[in-house]
Amino acid sequence: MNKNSKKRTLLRNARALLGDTLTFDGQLRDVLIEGDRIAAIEAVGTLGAADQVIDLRDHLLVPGLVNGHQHSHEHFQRGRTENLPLELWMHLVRTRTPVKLTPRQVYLRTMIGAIESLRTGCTTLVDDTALGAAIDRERIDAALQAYDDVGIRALVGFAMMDKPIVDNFPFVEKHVPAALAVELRAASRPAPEAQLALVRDLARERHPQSNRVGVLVSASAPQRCTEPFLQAVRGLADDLALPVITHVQETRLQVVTGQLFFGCPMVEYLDRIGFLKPATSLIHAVWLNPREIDALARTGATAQHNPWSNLLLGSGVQPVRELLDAGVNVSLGSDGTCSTVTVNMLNVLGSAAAVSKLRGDEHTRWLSAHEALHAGTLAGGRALGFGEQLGSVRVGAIADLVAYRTGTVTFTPFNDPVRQLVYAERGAGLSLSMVAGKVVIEGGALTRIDEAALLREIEHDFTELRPLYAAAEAEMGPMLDAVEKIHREGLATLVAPDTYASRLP
Ligand SMILES: Nc1nc2[nH]cnc2c(=O)[nH]1
Repeated sequence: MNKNSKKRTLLRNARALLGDTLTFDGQLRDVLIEGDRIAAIEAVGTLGAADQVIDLRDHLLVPGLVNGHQHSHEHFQRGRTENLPLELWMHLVRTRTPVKLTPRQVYLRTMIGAIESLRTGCTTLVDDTALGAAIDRERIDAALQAYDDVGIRALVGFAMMDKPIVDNFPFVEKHVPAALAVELRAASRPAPEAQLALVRDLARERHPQSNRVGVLVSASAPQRCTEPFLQAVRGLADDLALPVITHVQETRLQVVTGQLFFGCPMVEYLDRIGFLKPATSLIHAVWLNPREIDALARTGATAQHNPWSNLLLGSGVQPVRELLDAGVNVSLGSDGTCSTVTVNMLNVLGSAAAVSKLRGDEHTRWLSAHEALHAGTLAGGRALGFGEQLGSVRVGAIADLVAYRTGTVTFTPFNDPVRQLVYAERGAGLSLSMVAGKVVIEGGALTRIDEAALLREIEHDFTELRPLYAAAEAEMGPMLDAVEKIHREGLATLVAPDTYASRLP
């Protein structure tokens, strides 16, 4: 290969879900990758020589999945909680005395999510990671390095906020003991300007349009930020042309919070302050009224569906059909492993299609496997500012592709590749993953890291870390008692939940 020419990889004998419509016609084709793009899709044997040839006979070639939302800081807490609603659960993730990790441990922790993602067909993830008490560049760089090394496409945000956590809730004066509230308000946290400067600095080297591992702008949630801070966050994203994410109206308590803090539901508030724009994802967006759905459609913002998280935290069911009917872009996310236990996006796709059938809608309005796959590919790319460039097997698109073996029980007999992928395949049959034209899984094995050695190192470190996590969680007792009361008061306060499209089944 000449130094200036782009590497050419030929995927031979591929049967693919093609184009923006994910169409399967059963034809064998050759797919040529040049650099980071799909250069040609032609009849077998008609494309010229390549630097690397991979035979995909008996495979299904599909676009890599886009996970619009995970939290790498949760990976060491995978499976530590169950049967807690969001507000209570979150206080076990955000302990008052966080476990201090070495940069190497941050690297390993980040790797866990990246490896599971790649192994389950995801090629792009958004990591909304927590800054903690102070901005620590060494640890942030360690997380970015993990994504650099493993080969996945990652957009990393820093869950920015400028309000103390205790003030993210209504009814605080009533339920949080005064001394505890004072202590929580006094806890150190990064200055708002420093948070914005961090993203600005990193974006110079790591803009996601030109870097496989990039940054995006994350405002943790409207109730966790002051209005001037949200305006500054929006301005930063506009200046740098970065995508934006924020958690919005995941629970019924958050609907009450919106009414008490802003005098209206939160999406209406975000619309009023000009926060809603294209490439802006409202994560969860479970509790939406029709005006909010219209606002999302009008502004081109994305509603990001996290069905598996919403199920495990008992948050509710996003009104996906109403959103799609209104023309809103709906993408998918897994959320973090402390609540969801897995970032497997195939599981998220299956959950999205399955849970839609529980909402009591007429069956023709249920979400199909095909619609779930669209949400987990092209719609995910659009939500992150890639337009139509990411999430399809099409000439000119970014070469983020995966292939599953079809000679497996999952695909036998081979009746409907999309339904069998979405409802049955969970990653065991994944044999190839390519990100930006580079092979990161081949023959089912990660090509760029020693996975077994990394996992051994994590288990070894965990002998020391496990009791530290248990101690940090145990310290949360008084705050959990207070939040339990806030949660119950929120449920009792919400007036007329039936006006929401997001009714529980
Ligand atoms: N599910 C969920 N996870 C989070 N992690 C940090 N903030 C949030 C949130 O608002 N919801």
